[in-house]
Amino acid sequence: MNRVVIKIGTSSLTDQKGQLSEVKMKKIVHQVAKLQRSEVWQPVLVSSGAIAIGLESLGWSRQITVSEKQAAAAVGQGLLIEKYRQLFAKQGLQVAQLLLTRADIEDRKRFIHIRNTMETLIRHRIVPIVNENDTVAVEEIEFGDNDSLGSFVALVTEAQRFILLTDIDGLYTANPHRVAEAKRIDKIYEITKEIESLAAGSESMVGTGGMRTKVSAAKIATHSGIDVVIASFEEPNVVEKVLRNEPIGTRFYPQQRMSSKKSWLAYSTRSEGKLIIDQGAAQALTSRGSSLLLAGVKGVKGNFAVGAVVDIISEYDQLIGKGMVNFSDRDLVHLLERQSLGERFNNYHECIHRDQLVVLQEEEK
Ligand SMILES: Nc1ncnc2c1ncn2[C@@H]1O[C@H](COP(=O)(O)OP(=O)(O)O)[C@@H](O)[C@H]1O
Ligand SMILES: N[C@@H](CCC(=O)OP(=O)(O)O)C(=O)O
Repeated sequence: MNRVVIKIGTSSLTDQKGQLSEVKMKKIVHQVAKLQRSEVWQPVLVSSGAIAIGLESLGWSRQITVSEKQAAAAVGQGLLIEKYRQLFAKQGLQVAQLLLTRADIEDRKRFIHIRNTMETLIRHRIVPIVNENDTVAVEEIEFGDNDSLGSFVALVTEAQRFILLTDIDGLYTANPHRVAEAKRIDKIYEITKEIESLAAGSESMVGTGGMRTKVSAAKIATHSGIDVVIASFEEPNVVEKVLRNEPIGTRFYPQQRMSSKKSWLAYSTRSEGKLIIDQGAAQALTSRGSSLLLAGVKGVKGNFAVGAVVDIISEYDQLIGKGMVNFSDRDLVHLLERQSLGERFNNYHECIHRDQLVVLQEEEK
């Protein structure tokens, strides 16, 4: 069966006062339940709304501290999932709550546990409902917005489609709330710097990130081979229409599909250092998919242990890729010194094996 991740923003779940709107929630629940019954698509929901609902329930304003926001999320998340539970139960479906942070996805073991849990839930026809674990998410470990979280959920679940439902029917040439003559872009084959520059932040009281985070989430997903659509929540039967490839919203076409491990390496991990490599090694990596041998390494930056993820950089400071390194920075420095004194190493001194390495086609660093 095919898998689809549907991300729904705060504005699509709340009314003008920031209160949870049962009418809006029913709309998404009906669509997800219908998909589940179709036996063609397995849906996974990424739902925002905890902070807005928590604030409303506590009677707090939006001018609050980080810990008050986290407290509001802790209150709101319970209310949100309870409402989902009730509405899905009426459709004969059970729901599961998954609260994640970036740190959970960066760690390979946790990533695999999340993947296995997702698989089990989906196999049992339980609807996974994911949100950021706002109560523990601080800057260093947070996604910061559910658009990014959604793209990682699409990677974890190896989804074919990723739909971002929001308060506007796609990406426009400029924010239409500011520029009246802005036009919607229907199809995007490649997310260039120019496309990225069209996307601005959120104008609403409740949204986080606006189109900026949606386009960057679309970039991660399309580069992992996932088809992405940004569409309006208000469009009747929007999910079904998107999956039938009706021309609504903005569709981002996928690039070549990467293996799940390589997608994880490319987009879920944080680099702890850098390896600077020569032209010959860059050529071997990009055109022959070779492993990175010590002979091609020119320099090392940062402090890292064996198994850490590092950026692979050209001598011209261009990002070539990322990989899991077989030596600590200290050992690499020793080996490079000995190499410079004429010692030759065989293939045993493979710095990064090709299965642990992903080439990234960045336009520029
Ligand atoms: N180029 C653009 N095209 C469309 N919308 C844009 C653009 N740039 C910024 N936006 C803003 O992005 C908003 C949607 O994002 P956001 O408020 O974060 O919603 P959500 O809560 O659904 O994530 C739109 O309402 C609009 O104000
Ligand atoms: N995790 C937060 C939502 C963060 C977020 O990205 O919100 P939105 O832009 O409305 O999708 C919450 O549940 O309130």
